[in-house]
Amino acid sequence: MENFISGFPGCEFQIRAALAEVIGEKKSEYFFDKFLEYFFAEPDAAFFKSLGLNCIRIAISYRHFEDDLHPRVLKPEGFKHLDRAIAACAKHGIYTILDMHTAPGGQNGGWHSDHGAHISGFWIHKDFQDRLVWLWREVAKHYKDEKWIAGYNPVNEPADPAHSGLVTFYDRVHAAIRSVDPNHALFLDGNTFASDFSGFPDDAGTRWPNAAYAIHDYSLYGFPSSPEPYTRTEEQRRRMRRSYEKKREWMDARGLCVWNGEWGPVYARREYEGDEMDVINETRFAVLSDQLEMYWQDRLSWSIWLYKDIGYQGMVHVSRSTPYMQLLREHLYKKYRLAVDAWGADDRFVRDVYTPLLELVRAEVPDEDHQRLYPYPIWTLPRRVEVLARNILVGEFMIREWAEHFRGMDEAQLDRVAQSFKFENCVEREGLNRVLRAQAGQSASN
Ligand SMILES: O[C@@H]1[C@@H](O)[C@H](O[C@@H]2CO[C@@H](O[C@@H]3CO[C@@H](O)[C@H](O)[C@H]3O)[C@H](O)[C@H]2O)OC[C@H]1O
Repeated sequence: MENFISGFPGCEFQIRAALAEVIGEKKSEYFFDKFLEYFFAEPDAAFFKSLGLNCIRIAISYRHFEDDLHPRVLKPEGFKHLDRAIAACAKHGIYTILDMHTAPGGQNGGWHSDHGAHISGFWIHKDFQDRLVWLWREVAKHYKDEKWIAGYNPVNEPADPAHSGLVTFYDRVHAAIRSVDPNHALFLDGNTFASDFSGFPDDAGTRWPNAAYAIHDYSLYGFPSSPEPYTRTEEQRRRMRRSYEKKREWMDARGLCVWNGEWGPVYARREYEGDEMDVINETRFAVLSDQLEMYWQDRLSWSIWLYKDIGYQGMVHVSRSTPYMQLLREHLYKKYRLAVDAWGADDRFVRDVYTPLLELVRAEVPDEDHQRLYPYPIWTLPRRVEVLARNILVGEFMIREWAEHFRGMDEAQLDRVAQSFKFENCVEREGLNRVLRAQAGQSASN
């Protein structure tokens, strides 16, 4: 679960703790269990397949399987929802790729690795790495004979400042998985948010056989921070292609298999952007379509980010009229206004608050080299300030407020709220699905 996907501020572990504080451990567990049950069920798989798509990447968290206070003790219910989702997909002829989206200690400094900080502990503490290697062996043991799993994506968007730690981790996780499962493919993300393979070994092809290399190809034209509106000029298309080609260069030079594990624009919302919404979104669909065209020319397989959310990026989103969206309407607007979700945030209402902070750093640390802290250039100075000051700090102060909305609810009420995420209570993002469907049709007829 992520803040902009599910509507809470901060990270998943923080909202789980906050809800438990407000309504008690048992009811909180009940709510999140129901949430996961409704978030992806058979009607979702049927819809996904109806678009002509045949593979879905499922983001999982190490926290589903083990507890930081009881490391290396497999939770009895750990595989419950994953088994169910894989079975639903299999029934509809959809392959799954298991993506470890959060690693103990955090494999990058983003909110999505669910550790609440901007420094990644995973690369600093060997024990965190040992735990993930252990966990992957357990996961691979569990799924070794599951033919509807296309493969394992051992870690989402690693950001290892030294680069060599990632290679060592891939050596170890490869050996651990292969010791129990010789068959499933591995999908290995590049370093620094799946963008940089320069630290990978030249013998990768033989060292990690049966592997694909994953890039994440977000085009800057698909986001509110785009330097200019995307009007499909030759120059814009050239930049879009160049940015994508740069990410896959290393694999192309070695004849290795590339997979685009994440990509896709974000969308404007009527309740926030008003009448500008349609124009903005048509532009975003154009970005989407041009990216797909590029991938099609190269016969590149991809997995779009993302399938379901509360209305920012998903192929389907929870309807505004559901109990969850009604309950949190004001809170969600406040999150938007304060730009506390780092992903694709529009900071227009709070820019003046953070500008002095940026200016202070620029004035007091004038050496630009000293401002370029890893993961530069993905995290520039402004990006770092956004992540730390807005997403982590202000976001943290809003967590309790999110949880308070549930105070006094009994299980029946919690279930009703969680049901908002059922496919039946979601709305399709038609423009997006139209483009995907057309592309899937093209692939099928070739
Ligand atoms: O969970 C996902 C998460 O995986 C995703 O992470 C972001 C991916 O993009 C990163 O920046 C891009 C790096 O490549 C450049 O070419 C693009 O222009 C950048 O946008 C970003 O730092 C990651 O946090 O984000 C969405 C989450 O839901």
